[in-house]
This record gives sequence, structure tokens and C-alpha cells, in this order.
Amino acid sequence: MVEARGVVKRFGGLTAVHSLDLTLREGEILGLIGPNGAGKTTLFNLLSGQFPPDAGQIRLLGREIQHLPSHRICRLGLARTFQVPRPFLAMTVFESVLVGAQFGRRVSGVSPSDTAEACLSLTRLGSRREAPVHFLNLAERKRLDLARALATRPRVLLVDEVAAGLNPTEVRETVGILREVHASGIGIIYVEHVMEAVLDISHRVHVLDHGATIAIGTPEEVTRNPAVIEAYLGRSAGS
Ligand SMILES: Nc1ncnc2c1ncn2[C@@H]1O[C@H](COP(=O)(O)OP(=O)(O)OP(=O)(O)O)[C@@H](O)[C@H]1O
Repeated sequence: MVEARGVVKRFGGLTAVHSLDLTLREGEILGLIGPNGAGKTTLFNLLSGQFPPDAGQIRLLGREIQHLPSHRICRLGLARTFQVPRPFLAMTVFESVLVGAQFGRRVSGVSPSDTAEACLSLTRLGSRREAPVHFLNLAERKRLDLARALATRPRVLLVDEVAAGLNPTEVRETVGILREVHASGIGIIYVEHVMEAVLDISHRVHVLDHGATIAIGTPEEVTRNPAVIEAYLGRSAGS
């Protein structure tokens, strides 16, 4: 569904992403992990068109997108959530999701309002639909960010740290929602530091360190990989 080949991104003298290859297979949940500064968010910014790569090719559903702006990429079927959700605080929850539904891919016979309602229901925010966004707690804001991205009717969803800062019950609920999203046919690339969430739900895990791939495999394979233990799990276990 997504194919990145030889992707490079530099910020001045720093190469944040080094000639990276990444594949999201049809209907897959791909975990994307790595220590702080590994390049995960930069890669999401490249895939979603926040800025173009300095080199390399990115394909979404077979089409080259590396030079398209984010609104075009969104309409082609790729949506993302943000590490720090940025909803419109003055709007109600429903209005905020409706903006996503009006902005995204249109499907004949389904109104933006119906789409927004379905996304609120999926993210367990139906009872909060009339609440102003600034009334929501962190877990609800994270779910709202997910609802807004889903309202654009993506085929591929980039999820950035939706479990960060949540308690174990909220993490389980979020993982349950992501499973439902996946069951509806959406491919997911999931960046997460909360290991129990990302290892639980991912079919494969792609591990980055210093902007380069250090391992790709099943959750079991990558957690046994010495390079991963050294670069990431070892450091977080020790910290
Ligand atoms: N806009 C920017 N300008 C300059 N440097 C940047 C910019 N964005 C990211 N970087 C640098 O690129 C590298 C990769 O950062 P990135 O945020 O992609 O890592 P990450 O894996 O998402 O980290 P984290 O897990 O902490 O979110 C870091 O060294 C970071 O300081």
C-alpha cells in the first residue's frame, strides 16, 4: 500500500533519514519503532507530504507521491494522526470531525455528516459529540485526532503515539479501536513508544536508529534481535 525507496531527508548538516526503504503490505499493521530521534516522525512527515524528501521515491497505492502536497496525498487515501494532537479548540467534537469528513475522500451516497458520526462511534466519542474540544481529556483528544483522520476515509492511516501518556485501561481501549480500524480494511503504520501496544498489534515491526533501518520482522523476531536490544529496548529498559 506504501512503498518508500531510497528516501533521504536532511536538516542542514543532519541527515535525519538515510536512504530508507519501507513497505506497508496490503491490509497490514506495520509497527515503526526506534529510540528518540531515530527519524520516525520525520518519515511520517515525508509519507504524508508535510515536506518532500531530498532524494528517493514514495508510492501510495501504486502512485508516486513524493512531490505532492499533503492535501493531495490525503485525497489519494493517506491520513495521519499527530504526536501532539492539534484539534480546533473552539469547535465541538462533532464539528471537528466533520471538518475531516468534508476535507477527505468523498464516497457517493455517504454524507460527510454520516461519516463523522460513524467515526465518533468507532472512537467511543459519541456521547461527547456536543462537547467543546477543550473540555476533552488527553485520552479523548487522542481518540478525537484518530476520528478526524478516519473521517477523511483513508486507505492507509499513519498513527503517531496514540498510546503515549495513557493509563493501561486507556491503552487497551486504543489498541481495540486500532484493531477495528484494521478490520475495516485500512492499512496502518504505527509509531509508538508504548511497547505493549505496538508489539501486541503489529504484524511486522520496522526498527529505525539514527535514520536507518536496523531490523524488520515479526514482533518476536525484532525483540530477540541483538541490534534492537542494544539500540532501543536495552536503552529504554536501562532508563
Ligand atoms: N524540522 C526539523 N529541523 C531540524 N531537525 C529536525 C527537524 N525535525 C526533526 N529533526 C531532527 O531529525 C532527527 C529525527 O527526529 P524525529 O523527530 O523524526 O525522530 P523520532 O524518531 O520521531 O523521535 P521521537 O521518538 O523522540 O519522536 C532528530 O535528530 C531531530 O532533532
